[in-house]
Amino acid sequence: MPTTNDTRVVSYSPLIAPEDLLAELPMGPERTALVEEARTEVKRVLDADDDRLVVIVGPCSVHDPVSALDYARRLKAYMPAVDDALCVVMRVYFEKPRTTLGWKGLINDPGLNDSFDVHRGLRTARKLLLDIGSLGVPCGTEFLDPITPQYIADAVSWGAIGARTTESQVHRQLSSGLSMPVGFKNGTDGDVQVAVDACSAAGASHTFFGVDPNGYGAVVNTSGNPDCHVILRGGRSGPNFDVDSVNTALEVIGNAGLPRRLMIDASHANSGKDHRRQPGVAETIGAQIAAGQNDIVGVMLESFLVEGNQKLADPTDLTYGQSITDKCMSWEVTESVLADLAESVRTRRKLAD
Ligand SMILES: O=C[C@H](O)[C@H](O)COP(=O)(O)O
Ligand SMILES: C=C(OP(=O)(O)O)C(=O)O
Repeated sequence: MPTTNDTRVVSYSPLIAPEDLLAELPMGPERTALVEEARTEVKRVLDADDDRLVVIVGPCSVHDPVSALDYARRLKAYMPAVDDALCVVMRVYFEKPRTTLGWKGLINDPGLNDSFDVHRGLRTARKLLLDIGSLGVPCGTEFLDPITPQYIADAVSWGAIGARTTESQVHRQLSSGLSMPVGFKNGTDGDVQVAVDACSAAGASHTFFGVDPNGYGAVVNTSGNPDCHVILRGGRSGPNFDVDSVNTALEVIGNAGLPRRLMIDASHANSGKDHRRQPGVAETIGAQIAAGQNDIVGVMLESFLVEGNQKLADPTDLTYGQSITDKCMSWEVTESVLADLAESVRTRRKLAD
């Protein structure tokens, strides 16, 4: 029989129910306490109840859980040196929004070879979040697919919506129901208004379609997420981490009736995707903080064990600890950037005393 339905769908295959994966890889009380505490700490910084700086730091993407866990161990060992000034959350990104085509992240293709074993991807991602949580390191991630959060969000302390999806109603609705603070990137063209609009939209309650913990299609009703903020990441119009851009963005945020606060991404269009420029960007942000700028509440850094990036060709022949997406700072450089940011916060604190 001719049909007008699914003419371009090649196949469907069943997907594990979220509650089954959660039962297979449970959070347990200690990791739950860590996530609750980290979410509260981030919220306190966003609300200016804590004068520290949230720092989201880690690889552009996770492609190998072993090297990501290795990175988490180094971060954990370093955290005591800065935790009086920085509220550190590791970037643990499993979903990559692509400009056109490319590897879409560990959940979509954990084999890095177009085999798209999404069940292995979901298991590996959740297991890694649990392993990093067991070290006592809070995790942050980008939410891209609207169904994925059901499988991992309970282990996530901070969430991001990327520049390519900030304007999407689907992602704003999703964020309205997420249990953690969420940052919205400005658009790829540099438009900050879309991120401000996203915070307003996500702050409201919504009714939309999703899946429930059993994996059934469901009508989802949310209460709204008041813990959203803008992330300045630069754009085609240029970088936006300088004093003027920050002040302009804060004005737009204030005009929308939102709390005057923002995070700055030292990577992406703010560094021209050149990891060697991230320390300079962080230094400029640090100078604003040290001069008393209280509305910068967070910084994002792309960092891995080995600097730069590598092409994904043969997945069995990759440099350990080096990004297969955007270029990252090395761990050694990251340590000094974190130390400098912490010093800027301490200076700001002294000014306020
Ligand atoms: O952070 C990662 C990338 O900047 C983003 O996913 C877009 O990547 P692409 O332009 O290489 O597709
Ligand atoms: C994709 C990312 O950034 P952006 O959305 O700013 O391009 C990212 O932070 O990984």
